[in-house]
Amino acid sequence: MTAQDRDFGAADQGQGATEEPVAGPVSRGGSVDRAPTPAPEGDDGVEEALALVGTRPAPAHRNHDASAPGQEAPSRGRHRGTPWEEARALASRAGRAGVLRTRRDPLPASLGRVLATPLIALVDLPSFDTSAMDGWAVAGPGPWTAASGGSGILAGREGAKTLADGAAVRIATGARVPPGATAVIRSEYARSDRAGRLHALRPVVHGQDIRPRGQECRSGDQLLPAGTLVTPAVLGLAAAAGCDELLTVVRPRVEVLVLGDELLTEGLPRDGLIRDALGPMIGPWLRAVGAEVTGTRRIGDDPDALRRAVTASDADLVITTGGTAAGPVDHVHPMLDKVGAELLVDGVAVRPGHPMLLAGLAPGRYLVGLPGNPLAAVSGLLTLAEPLLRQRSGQTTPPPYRASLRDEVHGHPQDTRLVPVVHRGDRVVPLHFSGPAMLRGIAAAHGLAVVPPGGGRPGDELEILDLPWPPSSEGCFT
Ligand SMILES: Nc1nc2c(c(=O)[nH]1)N[C@H]1C(S)=C(S)[C@@H](COP(=O)(O)OP(=O)(O)OC[C@H]3O[C@@H](n4cnc5c(N)ncnc54)[C@H](O)[C@@H]3O)O[C@H]1N2
Ligand code: MOO
Repeated sequence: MTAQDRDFGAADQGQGATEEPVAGPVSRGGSVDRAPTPAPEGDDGVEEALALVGTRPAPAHRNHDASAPGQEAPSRGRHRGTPWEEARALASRAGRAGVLRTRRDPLPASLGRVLATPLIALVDLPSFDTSAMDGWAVAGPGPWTAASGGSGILAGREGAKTLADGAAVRIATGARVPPGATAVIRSEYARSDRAGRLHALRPVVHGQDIRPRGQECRSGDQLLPAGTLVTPAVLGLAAAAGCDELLTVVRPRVEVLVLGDELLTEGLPRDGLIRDALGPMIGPWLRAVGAEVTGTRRIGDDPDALRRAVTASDADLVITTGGTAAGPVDHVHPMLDKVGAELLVDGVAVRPGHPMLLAGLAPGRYLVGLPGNPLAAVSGLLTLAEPLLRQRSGQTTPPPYRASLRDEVHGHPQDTRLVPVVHRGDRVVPLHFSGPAMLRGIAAAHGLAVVPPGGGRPGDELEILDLPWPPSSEGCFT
């Protein structure tokens, strides 16, 4: 098994969830300087987000100004961040940079990776004219003289002799149809008379119940394009088509660094400490989008430990959680500055998650900074990490799809919003509990609706970001 470098161009929501729309009128337009209306958290976070408008960190597409921990760079607070679509496109482009590693493995080991080259049939399928039923192979019009005795032609046996016109021979499903045979008659539609002659009980059509050689494909046909995810069905098709091994793209290696001194890894939240919700979530989520997660490490709010972890990492992508804003212990920007990283995206015009960032660490190596608020981290994962990893793991990008809103949903005045939704019939329903610090909505969701500035009204068609697992995915993670 060698790794080689290669150039390679509405189901159940769960208990307690609510599918009521976000309450309140659709906000369209409006000034960013407007004083926010206080709202209970758990409404939808728009008010919370509005309060933060105009406090953006440093501009996108520029190296971040050096600043000591706790000090804001002079440019922070004015820039609105990279538009959401542009941020995704940038992340996607970053994922396309460089060379993809590929490996050739036996079929079972290829499951879950992505085809590096098209799947080509090595044989015709079927590779011989095959009986589709248990019954009789017959030649020409009946009645036929039936060969007596024996079990006839069985699957997997040597080819039978040519069938003379007017003759019939027993044949099993999957057996090779003898030369000269013009049809197969199912056993239940045939009757033998005392003289040993076979009669059809229904009209016989030429070629009936024979699967002709090459019906599914010819040797050399492309069965699937490069970029296809190797599912159990792909393994089956590859085997049927004669393949023993597949060339797939090596999963990009990702290391997750969870920041924050306030995080507990077990037990009940207490004394201002909270449970780490991102450590258990980000790694499996990244695996589901095609990454190999080399580890999830908790490194507190120690700037030196953060710098050491980032410089020592050999991952294709380092993901940090928390510490992206400009608080006293938000060390991500200063660390990136110290290690000479290039900020490609520094804040995105999306809610939640606007402080998310993408930086280049070295050619082909990147860091995605996810904000600490859990739903904001999901937003960063879908906006920056997923498009990058999709490219880096050789996956084709599915065309965006849109669905019609059942209920009204708030918009942000200027920014895109990502709102957890469930499918109900041919519509999507925005979920409650979609504040930046909440996971209750997304845990019950089927996807996220991309809500343009100004919001959406019933019947509006919105782009939907799917979650990387089916709505009912029991057993999918084990
Ligand atoms: N003055 C400003 N303050 C903040 C702004 C701003 O623009 N100006 N943005 C806010 C937004 S929006 C977000 S999102 C957060 C992003 O903050 P950080 O990325 O620096 O994250 P932290 O401050 O470390 O944490 C934020 C929040 O999330 C909790 N957290 C962190 N990690 C985890 C975890 N693993 N599991 C569960 N919860 C976690 C943390 O305790 C905080 O409550 O900044 C706002 N502030
Ligand atoms: O409002 Mo912050 O971007 O997401 O949590």
